[in-house]
Amino acid sequence: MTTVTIDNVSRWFGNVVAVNDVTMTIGPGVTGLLGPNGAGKSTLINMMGGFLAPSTGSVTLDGQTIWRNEQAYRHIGIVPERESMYDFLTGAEFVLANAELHGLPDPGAAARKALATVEMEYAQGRRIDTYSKGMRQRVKMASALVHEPSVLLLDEPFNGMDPRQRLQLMDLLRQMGADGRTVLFSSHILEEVEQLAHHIEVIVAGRHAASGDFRKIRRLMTDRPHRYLVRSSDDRALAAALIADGSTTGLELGVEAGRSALRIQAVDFARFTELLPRVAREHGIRLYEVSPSDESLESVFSYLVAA
Ligand SMILES: Nc1ncnc2c1ncn2[C@@H]1O[C@H](COP(=O)(O)OP(=O)(O)OP(=O)(O)O)[C@@H](O)[C@H]1O
Repeated sequence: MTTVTIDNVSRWFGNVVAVNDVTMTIGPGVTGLLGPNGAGKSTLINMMGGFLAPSTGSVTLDGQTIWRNEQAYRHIGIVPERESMYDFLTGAEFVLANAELHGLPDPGAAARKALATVEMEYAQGRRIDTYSKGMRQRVKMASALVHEPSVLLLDEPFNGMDPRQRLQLMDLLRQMGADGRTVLFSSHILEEVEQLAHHIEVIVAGRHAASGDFRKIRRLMTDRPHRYLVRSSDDRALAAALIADGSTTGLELGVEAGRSALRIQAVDFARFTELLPRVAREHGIRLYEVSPSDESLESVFSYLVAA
Protein backbone atom coordinates (compact mmCIF):
# COMPACT_ATOMS: atom_id res chain seq x y z
CA MET A 1 0.00 0.00 0.00
CA THR A 2 1.75 3.12 -1.16
CA THR A 3 -0.53 5.81 -2.56
CA VAL A 4 -2.00 8.46 -0.31
CA THR A 5 -4.83 10.44 -1.86
CA ILE A 6 -6.10 13.69 -0.44
CA ASP A 7 -9.38 14.58 -2.05
CA ASN A 8 -11.00 18.00 -1.57
CA VAL A 9 -9.80 18.07 2.01
CA SER A 10 -10.38 20.95 4.40
CA ARG A 11 -9.62 21.05 8.10
CA TRP A 12 -10.51 23.82 10.43
CA PHE A 13 -9.93 24.48 14.12
CA GLY A 14 -12.72 26.68 15.44
CA ASN A 15 -12.76 29.50 12.93
CA VAL A 16 -9.17 28.95 11.70
CA VAL A 17 -9.05 27.21 8.35
CA ALA A 18 -5.73 25.32 8.44
CA VAL A 19 -6.23 23.35 5.20
CA ASN A 20 -8.53 24.67 2.51
CA ASP A 21 -9.90 22.33 -0.17
CA VAL A 22 -6.64 20.54 -0.98
CA THR A 23 -6.42 17.73 -3.51
CA MET A 24 -3.16 15.86 -4.10
CA THR A 25 -1.80 12.37 -4.57
CA ILE A 26 1.43 11.17 -3.00
CA GLY A 27 2.97 8.04 -4.50
CA PRO A 28 6.23 6.06 -4.18
CA GLY A 29 9.52 7.97 -4.06
CA VAL A 30 10.43 11.07 -2.08
CA THR A 31 8.01 13.99 -2.11
CA GLY A 32 8.68 17.34 -0.46
CA LEU A 33 5.81 19.29 1.07
CA LEU A 34 6.97 22.88 0.87
CA GLY A 35 5.36 25.93 2.44
CA PRO A 36 6.00 28.81 4.81
CA ASN A 37 5.32 28.55 8.54
CA GLY A 38 1.66 28.13 9.37
CA ALA A 39 0.78 27.01 5.83
CA GLY A 40 -0.96 23.86 7.01
CA LYS A 41 1.82 21.30 6.44
CA SER A 42 1.57 19.69 9.89
CA THR A 43 -2.21 19.55 9.67
CA LEU A 44 -1.98 17.77 6.31
CA ILE A 45 0.66 15.32 7.56
CA ASN A 46 -1.37 14.59 10.67
CA MET A 47 -4.40 13.80 8.54
CA MET A 48 -2.31 11.50 6.32
CA GLY A 49 -0.91 9.79 9.40
CA GLY A 50 -4.32 9.21 10.96
CA PHE A 51 -3.75 11.61 13.87
CA LEU A 52 -6.48 13.99 12.73
CA ALA A 53 -9.75 13.61 10.86
CA PRO A 54 -10.44 15.94 7.94
CA SER A 55 -13.37 18.33 8.50
CA THR A 56 -14.51 17.62 4.93
CA GLY A 57 -13.13 15.54 2.07
CA SER A 58 -11.30 12.23 2.23
CA VAL A 59 -7.76 11.06 3.01
CA THR A 60 -7.16 7.51 1.79
CA LEU A 61 -4.37 4.98 1.43
CA ASP A 62 -4.86 2.91 -1.72
CA GLY A 63 -8.55 3.73 -1.56
CA GLN A 64 -9.05 2.95 2.16
CA THR A 65 -9.98 5.73 4.57
CA ILE A 66 -7.04 6.33 6.91
CA TRP A 67 -8.82 7.89 9.89
CA ARG A 68 -9.54 5.27 12.57
CA ASN A 69 -8.48 2.46 10.27
CA GLU A 70 -6.02 0.13 11.98
CA GLN A 71 -5.36 -1.72 8.75
CA ALA A 72 -4.08 1.51 7.18
CA TYR A 73 -2.07 2.47 10.30
CA ARG A 74 0.01 -0.70 9.88
CA HIS A 75 1.40 0.69 6.64
CA ILE A 76 2.13 4.24 7.84
CA GLY A 77 5.02 5.58 9.89
CA ILE A 78 4.97 9.18 11.10
CA VAL A 79 7.76 11.33 12.54
CA PRO A 80 6.02 14.30 14.14
CA GLU A 81 7.58 17.71 14.53
CA ARG A 82 6.88 18.09 18.21
CA GLU A 83 9.75 17.56 20.57
CA SER A 84 8.00 15.94 23.51
CA MET A 85 8.95 12.30 23.98
CA TYR A 86 9.08 9.93 26.93
CA ASP A 87 12.37 11.40 28.06
CA PHE A 88 12.77 9.04 31.00
CA LEU A 89 13.02 6.03 28.64
CA THR A 90 16.19 4.97 26.88
CA GLY A 91 16.19 5.10 23.09
CA ALA A 92 15.93 1.30 22.96
CA GLU A 93 12.95 1.25 25.35
CA PHE A 94 11.17 3.95 23.38
CA VAL A 95 11.49 2.09 20.08
CA LEU A 96 10.62 -1.25 21.71
CA ALA A 97 7.45 0.26 23.23
CA ASN A 98 6.32 1.25 19.77
CA ALA A 99 7.13 -2.21 18.37
CA GLU A 100 4.99 -3.73 21.14
CA LEU A 101 2.14 -1.28 20.48
CA HIS A 102 2.12 -2.47 16.88
CA GLY A 103 1.85 -6.05 18.15
CA LEU A 104 4.85 -7.18 16.12
CA PRO A 105 5.74 -10.88 16.45
CA ASP A 106 9.33 -10.18 17.57
CA PRO A 107 9.36 -6.61 18.94
CA GLY A 108 12.94 -6.89 20.26
CA ALA A 109 14.38 -7.82 16.88
CA ALA A 110 12.30 -5.16 15.09
CA ALA A 111 13.49 -2.47 17.53
CA ARG A 112 17.15 -3.48 17.08
CA LYS A 113 16.81 -3.41 13.32
CA ALA A 114 15.17 0.04 13.33
CA LEU A 115 17.84 1.46 15.66
CA ALA A 116 20.54 0.05 13.39
CA THR A 117 18.90 1.65 10.35
CA VAL A 118 19.25 5.11 11.90
CA GLU A 119 22.71 4.32 13.34
CA MET A 120 21.67 4.82 16.93
CA GLU A 121 22.78 1.50 18.41
CA TYR A 122 25.71 3.17 20.16
CA ALA A 123 23.42 5.38 22.26
CA GLN A 124 20.37 3.15 22.56
CA GLY A 125 20.99 2.45 26.26
CA ARG A 126 21.03 6.14 27.23
CA ARG A 127 17.99 8.07 28.42
CA ILE A 128 16.37 10.24 25.78
CA ASP A 129 16.78 13.37 27.93
CA THR A 130 20.54 13.09 27.39
CA TYR A 131 20.22 13.12 23.58
CA SER A 132 21.00 15.98 21.20
CA LYS A 133 18.23 17.20 18.93
CA GLY A 134 19.58 15.18 16.01
CA MET A 135 19.70 12.02 18.12
CA ARG A 136 16.13 12.54 19.28
CA GLN A 137 15.12 12.95 15.69
CA ARG A 138 16.79 9.66 14.78
CA VAL A 139 15.11 7.79 17.61
CA LYS A 140 11.74 9.20 16.55
CA MET A 141 12.61 7.97 13.08
CA ALA A 142 13.49 4.46 14.36
CA SER A 143 10.21 4.32 16.21
CA ALA A 144 8.33 5.32 13.04
CA LEU A 145 10.17 2.65 11.03
CA VAL A 146 9.87 -0.22 13.51
CA HIS A 147 6.90 -1.86 11.74
CA GLU A 148 8.51 -1.34 8.31
CA PRO A 149 5.80 0.93 6.91
CA SER A 150 5.39 1.46 3.17
CA VAL A 151 4.50 5.12 3.77
CA LEU A 152 6.75 7.35 5.85
CA LEU A 153 5.63 10.87 6.79
CA LEU A 154 8.10 13.30 8.36
CA ASP A 155 7.24 16.76 9.67
CA GLU A 156 10.19 19.19 9.35
CA PRO A 157 12.70 16.36 9.94
CA PHE A 158 15.79 18.50 9.31
CA ASN A 159 15.03 21.16 11.89
CA GLY A 160 17.86 21.48 14.35
CA MET A 161 20.12 18.95 12.63
CA ASP A 162 23.76 19.67 11.97
CA PRO A 163 25.01 19.31 8.36
CA ARG A 164 26.35 15.79 8.86
CA GLN A 165 23.14 14.51 10.42
CA ARG A 166 21.21 16.21 7.66
CA LEU A 167 23.20 14.40 4.96
CA GLN A 168 22.80 11.08 6.75
CA LEU A 169 19.05 11.48 6.97
CA MET A 170 18.86 12.58 3.35
CA ASP A 171 20.71 9.43 2.29
CA LEU A 172 18.39 7.27 4.34
CA LEU A 173 15.24 8.87 2.92
CA ARG A 174 16.63 8.67 -0.62
CA GLN A 175 17.31 4.99 -0.11
CA MET A 176 13.78 4.40 1.15
CA GLY A 177 12.33 6.23 -1.82
CA ALA A 178 14.51 4.18 -4.18
CA ASP A 179 13.22 1.01 -2.49
CA GLY A 180 9.72 1.95 -3.60
CA ARG A 181 8.39 3.41 -0.36
CA THR A 182 6.31 6.54 -0.25
CA VAL A 183 8.29 9.15 1.66
CA LEU A 184 6.80 12.58 2.32
CA PHE A 185 8.63 15.26 4.30
CA SER A 186 7.68 18.85 5.03
CA SER A 187 9.98 21.84 4.98
CA HIS A 188 9.87 25.60 4.58
CA ILE A 189 13.29 25.65 2.87
CA LEU A 190 13.32 25.28 -0.90
CA GLU A 191 16.98 24.24 -1.11
CA GLU A 192 16.41 21.40 1.34
CA VAL A 193 13.49 20.14 -0.69
CA GLU A 194 15.42 20.54 -3.93
CA GLN A 195 18.25 18.32 -2.74
CA LEU A 196 16.03 15.43 -1.82
CA ALA A 197 12.61 15.39 -3.40
CA HIS A 198 11.87 14.12 -6.89
CA HIS A 199 8.49 15.74 -6.60
CA ILE A 200 7.32 18.85 -4.74
CA GLU A 201 3.92 19.92 -3.49
CA VAL A 202 3.63 23.55 -2.43
CA ILE A 203 1.07 24.69 0.10
CA VAL A 204 0.45 28.29 1.14
CA ALA A 205 -2.11 29.61 3.62
CA GLY A 206 -3.88 26.25 3.66
CA ARG A 207 -4.23 26.08 -0.11
CA HIS A 208 -2.47 23.88 -2.66
CA ALA A 209 -0.33 26.31 -4.67
CA ALA A 210 1.79 24.24 -7.05
CA SER A 211 2.98 20.76 -7.83
CA GLY A 212 5.80 19.36 -9.92
CA ASP A 213 9.51 18.62 -9.98
CA PHE A 214 11.91 21.12 -8.44
CA ARG A 215 12.84 22.67 -11.79
CA LYS A 216 9.25 23.59 -12.41
CA ILE A 217 8.81 25.00 -8.90
CA ARG A 218 12.11 26.88 -9.08
CA ARG A 219 11.07 28.37 -12.41
CA LEU A 220 7.71 29.43 -11.03
CA MET A 221 9.54 31.14 -8.20
CA THR A 222 12.16 32.94 -10.26
CA ASP A 223 9.91 33.87 -13.19
CA ARG A 224 7.60 35.96 -11.03
CA PRO A 225 7.95 39.77 -11.16
CA HIS A 226 10.71 40.98 -8.82
CA ARG A 227 10.61 44.34 -7.11
CA TYR A 228 13.75 46.30 -6.35
CA LEU A 229 14.66 49.49 -4.63
CA VAL A 230 17.55 51.21 -6.40
CA ARG A 231 19.56 54.29 -5.38
CA SER A 232 22.01 55.77 -7.83
CA SER A 233 23.84 58.96 -8.69
CA ASP A 234 21.06 59.86 -11.18
CA ASP A 235 17.80 57.96 -10.64
CA ARG A 236 15.96 59.94 -13.32
CA ALA A 237 18.49 59.17 -16.06
CA LEU A 238 18.62 55.53 -14.97
CA ALA A 239 14.82 55.26 -15.16
CA ALA A 240 14.80 56.75 -18.66
CA ALA A 241 17.46 54.31 -19.84
CA LEU A 242 15.65 51.32 -18.33
CA ILE A 243 12.28 52.22 -19.81
CA ALA A 244 13.75 51.55 -23.25
CA ASP A 245 14.17 47.90 -22.31
CA GLY A 246 11.23 45.50 -22.08
CA SER A 247 12.40 43.61 -19.00
CA THR A 248 11.04 46.20 -16.58
CA THR A 249 7.37 47.04 -16.27
CA GLY A 250 6.92 49.34 -13.29
CA LEU A 251 9.30 52.26 -12.72
CA GLU A 252 8.59 54.78 -10.01
CA LEU A 253 10.69 57.67 -8.84
CA GLY A 254 10.12 58.59 -5.24
CA VAL A 255 11.52 59.27 -1.84
CA GLU A 256 12.35 56.41 0.46
CA ALA A 257 13.50 57.00 4.05
CA GLY A 258 14.21 60.66 3.27
CA ARG A 259 16.33 59.96 0.19
CA SER A 260 15.40 59.71 -3.45
CA ALA A 261 15.03 56.20 -4.79
CA LEU A 262 13.79 54.32 -7.80
CA ARG A 263 11.29 51.49 -7.43
CA ILE A 264 11.53 48.97 -10.22
CA GLN A 265 9.45 45.96 -11.11
CA ALA A 266 11.32 43.51 -13.32
CA VAL A 267 9.48 40.79 -15.20
CA ASP A 268 12.50 38.97 -16.56
CA PHE A 269 14.74 38.37 -13.57
CA ALA A 270 17.80 37.01 -15.42
CA ARG A 271 17.71 39.75 -18.03
CA PHE A 272 17.23 42.54 -15.51
CA THR A 273 20.14 41.48 -13.30
CA GLU A 274 22.37 41.59 -16.35
CA LEU A 275 20.84 44.80 -17.73
CA LEU A 276 20.94 47.09 -14.70
CA PRO A 277 24.74 47.26 -14.20
CA ARG A 278 25.31 47.47 -17.95
CA VAL A 279 22.90 50.39 -18.43
CA ALA A 280 24.34 52.20 -15.43
CA ARG A 281 27.86 51.78 -16.78
CA GLU A 282 26.92 52.93 -20.28
CA HIS A 283 25.33 56.11 -18.89
CA GLY A 284 28.04 56.84 -16.37
CA ILE A 285 25.60 56.36 -13.47
CA ARG A 286 26.86 55.00 -10.15
CA LEU A 287 24.70 52.43 -8.37
CA TYR A 288 24.69 53.00 -4.59
CA GLU A 289 22.11 50.42 -3.59
CA VAL A 290 20.11 47.65 -5.23
CA SER A 291 17.89 45.80 -2.81
CA PRO A 292 15.03 43.40 -3.45
CA SER A 293 11.94 44.73 -1.73
CA ASP A 294 9.76 41.64 -1.72
CA GLU A 295 12.08 38.71 -1.22
CA SER A 296 10.39 37.28 1.83
CA LEU A 297 9.48 33.64 1.48
CA GLU A 298 5.85 34.49 2.10
CA SER A 299 5.74 36.88 -0.83
CA VAL A 300 7.30 34.30 -3.13
CA PHE A 301 4.76 31.73 -2.06
CA SER A 302 1.88 34.19 -2.25
CA TYR A 303 2.82 34.87 -5.82
CA LEU A 304 2.53 31.16 -6.57
CA VAL A 305 -0.94 31.07 -5.04
CA ALA A 306 -2.10 34.04 -7.07
CA ALA A 307 -0.60 32.66 -10.32
N1 LIG B 1 -4.91 22.34 17.12
C1 LIG B 1 -5.03 23.55 16.57
N2 LIG B 1 -5.88 24.46 17.08
C2 LIG B 1 -6.03 25.68 16.51
N3 LIG B 1 -5.35 26.09 15.39
C3 LIG B 1 -4.49 25.22 14.85
C4 LIG B 1 -4.28 23.92 15.41
N4 LIG B 1 -3.37 23.28 14.63
C5 LIG B 1 -3.01 24.16 13.66
N5 LIG B 1 -3.70 25.32 13.78
C6 LIG B 1 -3.60 26.49 12.90
O1 LIG B 1 -3.70 26.04 11.57
C7 LIG B 1 -2.78 26.71 10.71
C8 LIG B 1 -1.84 25.72 10.04
O2 LIG B 1 -0.99 25.15 11.00
P1 LIG B 1 0.06 24.01 10.71
O3 LIG B 1 0.76 23.68 11.98
O4 LIG B 1 -0.63 22.90 9.99
O5 LIG B 1 1.05 24.74 9.69
P2 LIG B 1 2.55 24.35 9.26
O6 LIG B 1 2.64 24.62 7.81
O7 LIG B 1 2.85 22.97 9.71
O8 LIG B 1 3.39 25.40 10.04
P3 LIG B 1 4.72 25.21 10.91
O9 LIG B 1 5.80 24.95 9.93
O10 LIG B 1 4.84 26.55 11.58
O11 LIG B 1 4.44 24.07 11.84
C9 LIG B 1 -2.08 27.73 11.59
O12 LIG B 1 -2.77 28.94 11.47
C10 LIG B 1 -2.24 27.14 12.97
O13 LIG B 1 -2.21 28.16 13.94
